[in-house]
Amino acid sequence: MKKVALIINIQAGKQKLAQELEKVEARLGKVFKEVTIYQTKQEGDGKRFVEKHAEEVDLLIAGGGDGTVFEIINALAPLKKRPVFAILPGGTCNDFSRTLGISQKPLEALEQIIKQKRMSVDVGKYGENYFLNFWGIGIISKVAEEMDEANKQVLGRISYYLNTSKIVFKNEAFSLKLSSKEFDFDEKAELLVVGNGSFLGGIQSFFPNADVQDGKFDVLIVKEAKLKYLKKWLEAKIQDDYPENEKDDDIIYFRTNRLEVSASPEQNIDCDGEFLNQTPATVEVLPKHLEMIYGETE
Ligand SMILES: Nc1ncnc2c1ncn2[C@@H]1O[C@H](COP(=O)(O)OP(=O)(O)OP(=O)(O)O)[C@@H](O)[C@H]1O
Repeated sequence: MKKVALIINIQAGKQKLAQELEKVEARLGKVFKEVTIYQTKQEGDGKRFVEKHAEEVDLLIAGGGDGTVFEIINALAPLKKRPVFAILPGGTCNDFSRTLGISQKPLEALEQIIKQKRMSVDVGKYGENYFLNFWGIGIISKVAEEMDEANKQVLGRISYYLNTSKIVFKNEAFSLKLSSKEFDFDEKAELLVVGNGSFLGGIQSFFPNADVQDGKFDVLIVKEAKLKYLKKWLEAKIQDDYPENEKDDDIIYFRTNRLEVSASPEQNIDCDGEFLNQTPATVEVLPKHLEMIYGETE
């Protein structure tokens, strides 16, 4: 690979990448022939850079948190010619980088990126939006909606779960209609999570064994959110306890590559931690749509 572009949001995650920027720049300059470093100043900058320049480079690196990665993959996924993509983690959770075994220490992650181990990964799509980690309605969207920014900065990912526990006790069920090849549902529910990656909120929750190359989502419907499920999510046991085809009264787990979802009242959609719009929605897998750099685990 010759041409590399790094889009970096140095404000992400309490400026985690800012102090390493010089080292990152020097190291990339040593290894690759042509390196462009682009620092974003505000939301939308990353998207514009991708639309203008991504097709010209061999490797595109997103440096920042999940918000930055989300913006960049949403500009990257619709392109015809997509460069290899890598994440230099710089936020609080960095969920997909964790799924790919990328170190959370920026300079270690950079060395993994330089090694260029690649794999093709599935990407989630609904409407014109793309996601790597998850798509969800119900409790999951309320967690993000009610997340106190000050709390998030201080407590990081723990605040995500503190918030979840608050919400489990006051969540209201909604009517959920879901159809897929594998499973249909038409009842009250409190949570629907459609997962691609295995990390959510910085830990391996909901779907610890998710496979990002299988062309399928892991889907979880929780009819009634109880504290025991929160404990399971924290212990990342859901998938083990509820394998395919085994149905529990309150919790349903299955896998599919496409599902249609509607809800009453309409529900806010949380997609990789971002709010975009409301149900109804069709969510589908784009199998092995992005070639990404992963970190080898010992
Ligand atoms: N220089 C910048 N200053 C402020 N906001 C930026 C800048 N560059 C990009 N953004 C926008 O800031 C938003 C949040 O970025 P990001 O998620 O990467 O950081 P974070 O919120 O600190 O990380 P995390 O979500 O993991 O906590 C994104 O929507 C991104 O487009």
